[in-house]
Amino acid sequence: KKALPRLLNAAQIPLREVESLLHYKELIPRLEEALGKFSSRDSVEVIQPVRSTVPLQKHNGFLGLMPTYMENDGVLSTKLVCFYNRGAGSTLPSVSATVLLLDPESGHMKAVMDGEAITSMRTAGASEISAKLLMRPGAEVLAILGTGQQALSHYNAFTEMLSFKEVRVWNHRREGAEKFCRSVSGPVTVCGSVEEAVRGADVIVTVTRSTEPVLCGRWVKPGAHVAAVGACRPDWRELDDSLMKEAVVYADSREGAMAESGDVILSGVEVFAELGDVINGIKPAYREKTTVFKSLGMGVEDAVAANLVYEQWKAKAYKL
Ligand SMILES: NC(=O)C1=CN([C@@H]2O[C@H](COP(=O)(O)OP(=O)(O)OC[C@H]3O[C@@H](n4cnc5c(N)ncnc54)[C@H](O)[C@@H]3O)[C@@H](O)[C@H]2O)C=CC1
Ligand SMILES: O=C([O-])C1=[NH+]CCC1
Repeated sequence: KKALPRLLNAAQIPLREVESLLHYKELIPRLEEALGKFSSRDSVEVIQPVRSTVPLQKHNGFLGLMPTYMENDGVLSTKLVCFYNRGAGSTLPSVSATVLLLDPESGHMKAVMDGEAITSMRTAGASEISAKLLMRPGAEVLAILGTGQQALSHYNAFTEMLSFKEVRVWNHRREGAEKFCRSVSGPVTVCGSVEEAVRGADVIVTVTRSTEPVLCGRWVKPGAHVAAVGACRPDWRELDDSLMKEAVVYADSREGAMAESGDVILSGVEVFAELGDVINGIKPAYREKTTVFKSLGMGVEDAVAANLVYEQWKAKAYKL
């Protein structure tokens, strides 16, 4: 019997199925473990170079290639992600991604899966871990700046895994913030300015496509935690210099932040630690100080999320 071409043997897992298989309660502990392994810089745990990017100038975007190998876990994957800074009229998403999971021994493809939900959920999961480690105990007020895809996943992860008494949102177009409020299940206050949204907030999530600072240090309560998720290019900003200089800055990857983060590069600040260093007990979590977690996104986060999806998919397909 003629064998099927190898590509057709690979599981194909579309967006809705990935969404139905991925849950924060299982994903976040795996992300936490992966961040610790990444920061141990042990090549049998994780090999993950800083992503390569190719500009798509005509479309105001980039293609990012994000390979990862976890030898001890037998996980080999790469994500292909295109991200765009689209104009207001566009109906296309800002992020379009595919994750390929390979068998490390043969190099054959095990699965091809949609990377949109993986990107949204693993990013929100990493930010949730940053907040859990770095926010003040008893944090009550969460502010989210931006109301797109990442805002929604961050709202879901933060309200499911942590407890806040109040959630505020701001968007540069008010109708975007109003639409966001209608799409979520809990109460959210729409704010007319960034300052109104963040004054007194304990945790602030920045998930905009801005290329200029939207969040100023003078509005941020001392001791607040900021998860800064947008501005993933060396000349893009979301946070101003005063906030960057006031805060203790943590990152997912030190090399990633120094290569890609405009907030880090242009403010000239040092990355104090990776989240994985805190998880590994190598560096302290300064909960009482103002902290920034600069997230760029890492292949190892995609690898563990995709592996989890694949495990769940197999269990469902073969009724394990
Ligand atoms: N750190 C990471 O791992 C990841 C970071 N990202 C980044 O997160 C950000 C948000 O991504 P998505 O939610 O997928 O995008 P999105 O397009 O769904 O949402 C972007 C939000 O920013 C707002 N916005 C657009 N231009 C703005 C401006 N000039 N000033 C203020 N707000 C503006 C939009 O109205 C919208 O509310 C992007 O910068 C993206 O590159 C995305 C995926 C992973
Ligand atoms: O990690 C990721 O997938 C991305 N980071 C910035 C845009 C996409």
